[in-house]
Amino acid sequence: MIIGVPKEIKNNENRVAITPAGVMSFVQAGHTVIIEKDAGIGSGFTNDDYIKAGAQIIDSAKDVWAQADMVMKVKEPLPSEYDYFRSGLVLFTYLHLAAEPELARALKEKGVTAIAYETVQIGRTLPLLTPMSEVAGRMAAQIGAQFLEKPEGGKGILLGGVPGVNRGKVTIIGGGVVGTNAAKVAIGLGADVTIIDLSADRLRELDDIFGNQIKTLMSNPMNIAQAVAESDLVIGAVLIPGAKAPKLVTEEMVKAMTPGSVIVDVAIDQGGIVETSDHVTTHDNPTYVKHGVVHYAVANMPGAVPRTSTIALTNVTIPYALQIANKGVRQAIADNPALKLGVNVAAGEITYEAVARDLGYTYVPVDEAFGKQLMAN
Ligand SMILES: NC(=O)C1=CN([C@@H]2O[C@H](COP(=O)(O)OP(=O)(O)OC[C@H]3O[C@@H](n4cnc5c(N)ncnc54)[C@H](O)[C@@H]3O)[C@@H](O)[C@H]2O)C=CC1
Ligand SMILES: CC(=O)C(=O)O
Repeated sequence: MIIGVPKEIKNNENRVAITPAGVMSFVQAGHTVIIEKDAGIGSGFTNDDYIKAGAQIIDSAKDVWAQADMVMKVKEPLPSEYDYFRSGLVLFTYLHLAAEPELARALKEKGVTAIAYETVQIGRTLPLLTPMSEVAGRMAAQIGAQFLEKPEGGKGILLGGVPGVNRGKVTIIGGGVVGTNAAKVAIGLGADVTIIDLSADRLRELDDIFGNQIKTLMSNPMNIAQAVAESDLVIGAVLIPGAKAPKLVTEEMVKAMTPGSVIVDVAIDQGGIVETSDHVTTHDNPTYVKHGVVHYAVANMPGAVPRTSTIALTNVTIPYALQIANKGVRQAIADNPALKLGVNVAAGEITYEAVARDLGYTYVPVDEAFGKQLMAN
């Protein structure tokens, strides 16, 4: 199989979908890897590094997309890339389709088999989302601390306080991977940390992990309203796999926060959990102020720490990509139920239930979608 890796084009997205080590794994298995020129530079990998590992460097993104059987990316394709879609192409990347209706339509209409990193699932875990959630969670607390500084637009408090002065209050909504990692850093900074989750079992686990370094609260509108109003920093970290994020923090709750407070809505890639997180921001211009509260809504946070993130991401994606390359996409998903759950679009149908529901399409299970296609041909 020919595996193509274009350069990422999202604002300040410096990650790349493959490292030289990944190239070597594909080449040793008999595959060809083509990489757009300079695709790895932002993560510290030169064209020469890739050539030594056995890849071919291609000058244009267009040619990479045209020649590849499978394109591996990090972020969802942007509209300028939709023209490269074609029937039979396998696309393996983050997609977040519930928040990207135009992309979903383009993939469906062009007959791409689109496998989303974020919905590959084993039991309760999302193995291809986890490392980036670890990165974004840790970043969320440090970014929140930065934007609480007065010159950055914040109210001018130090999260850890000092002797004789209160610590800053951090509320983390969603106690999964992002939430846990945000808590680790916020605790390290000395903040007063509360984690809110809908799962009583998860709250028990968090209590076992952190003991009395945190407070835990059940997720309901009253607890959220009270915690948000008292917080200096709110971190949005809820996920319902594949689905649009629920708006748990209303505009009224944001109005009740004191001016100069900060919201880091990490879940913005799925639409965000805060009513006033009404648009995605970029690393170039990461915040805006609404009702006196600083909002940070960057959908590719790990892109700012690309060396760490590229290695962490490819550590987990390459083994799945190798299965697709070695067996072909249909056999690979037949053999691996975790990978099968990653298929969001196939044979012109939306094959992930939550995406279909949120975007108003009929859900067609992937076997049925491929079956219909076989019968039609
Ligand atoms: N902005 C960015 O650059 C990045 C964003 N993310 C996003 O962060 C979000 C969180 O990801 P993970 O922590 O990996 O997910 P996760 O699945 O590990 O955790 C989600 C948590 O939300 C909880 N939850 C569900 N409904 C809830 C509710 N109504 N109230 C409170 N808690 C609720 C779940 O019980 C679970 O503990 C996802 O949208 C993910 O895509 C992840 C990495 C980078
Ligand atoms: C999870 C995701 O979308 C990211 O790491 O950018």
